[in-house]
Amino acid sequence: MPAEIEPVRVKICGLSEPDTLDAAVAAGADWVGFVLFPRSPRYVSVERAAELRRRVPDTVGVVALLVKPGDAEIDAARAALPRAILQIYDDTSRCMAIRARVGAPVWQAIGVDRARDLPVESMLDGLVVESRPPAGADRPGGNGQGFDWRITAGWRAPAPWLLAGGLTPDNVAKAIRQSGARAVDVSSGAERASGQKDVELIAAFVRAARSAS
Ligand SMILES: O=C(O)c1ccccc1N[C@@H]1O[C@H](COP(=O)(O)O)[C@@H](O)[C@H]1O
Repeated sequence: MPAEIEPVRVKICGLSEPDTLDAAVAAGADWVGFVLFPRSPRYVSVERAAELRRRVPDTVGVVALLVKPGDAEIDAARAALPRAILQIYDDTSRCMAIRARVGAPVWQAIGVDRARDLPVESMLDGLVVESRPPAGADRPGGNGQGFDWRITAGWRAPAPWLLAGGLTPDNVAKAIRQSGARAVDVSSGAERASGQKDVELIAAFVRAARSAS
């Protein structure tokens, strides 16, 4: 009997409104993400994130995205989103220190543009592999920019990982096939304008990702 192939898992990030959050859950997203980084067009305060997360059933993971956070920021995020995975933009030692301090799962976001940027070891719970930000960008992710997905095809990933950066309903199936990813993450590609998620694009993204399984 051939082993069953698990469907590709999907994270919809940067949700900030109840209707699009509900649409992500209804479409079958595995994780929903809240951006706690003030310079992002998807920024939500911890108070708003706490309110929104009440709409998320226990079967769907919650991800809190933080950029170079201090301990106070981490504590505020944990208080607002107690069962959240922390998606952190910082170096490995800081990610490990956060994990040790709070005991929550930590995903490290890693910007890549060639195979040698891919880590060969990691003690973290997950890696979000995405493009490096364009020159002059004021945020390290969420820029709608992709990279050559073929670079991850032969990679022996040291931890579970998600492919991110520039994914859309139109390109995600190809990205999955070329990269070998079994989990994908989208923000800009499910928006009709910067920071404005769209219920149709969210549903189309989840459908397209699953069709590549
Ligand atoms: O979404 C943001 O604004 C953001 C801000 C700071 C760091 C990361 C951010 N988003 C994450 O970036 C990737 C790729 O996003 P996109 O699909 O290319 O827009 C994804 O993990 C987002 O969660």
